[in-house]
Amino acid sequence: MLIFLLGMMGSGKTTLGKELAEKLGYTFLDLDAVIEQKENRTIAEIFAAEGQERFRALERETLQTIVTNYKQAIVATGGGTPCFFDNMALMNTSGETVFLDVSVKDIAQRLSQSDLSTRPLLAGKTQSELISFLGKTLSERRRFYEQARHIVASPPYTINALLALLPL
Ligand SMILES: Nc1ncnc2c1ncn2[C@@H]1O[C@H](COP(=O)(O)OP(=O)(O)OP(=O)(O)O)[C@@H](O)[C@H]1O
Ligand SMILES: O=C(O)C1=C[C@@H](O)[C@@H](O)[C@H](O)C1
Ligand SMILES: [Mg+2]
Repeated sequence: MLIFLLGMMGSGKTTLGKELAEKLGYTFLDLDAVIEQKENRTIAEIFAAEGQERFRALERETLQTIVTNYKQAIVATGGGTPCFFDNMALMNTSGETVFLDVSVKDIAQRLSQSDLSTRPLLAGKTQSELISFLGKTLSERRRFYEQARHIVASPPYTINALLALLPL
């Protein structure tokens, strides 16, 4: 089975995805990391050199490649992945989709303790700019994220909460 984790930057897709993959003995794939390996440059470099539009095309292409080549994996998607092309439909027809619905307050708190420069959409923002950007972005993205088959809506967003949702 393919399991796609969806949600905002900082919602815990990579962290929970790694743990879940280890627990289930599945391959773990981080879509951002797969793009970086394939392109041999960072997401920030791709955005800087070619802009977001090109990044979204690469993201779609890579998602399609993963769907074609893997039958059993946990895929941590990028924060924006569900919101471009028909990526949401592609993921819903290829496996299970799980939206990690973390509040803006919690996300902002986690992200303020991490390195924002690796996340080009957030780089250089003050804490209050970060909170207003995350609030606006989440409200625009929610209609895509909510197309996920499963939603983990309450903290602490543990592995066990995820496992309970999935038809394993
Ligand atoms: N359940 C959790 N509780 C508290 N902090 C967490 C939790 N999950 C992740 N974090 C912390 O939040 C930060 C972001 O987590 P992570 O990188 O897994 O998010 P992400 O969804 O993969 O983000 P991105 O879309 O930017 O790749 C990390 O510093 C991580 O340690
Ligand atoms: O939320 C977003 O649009 C993004 C999230 C990251 O995972 C990366 O895919 C990139 O920085 C864009
Ligand atoms: Mg991640």
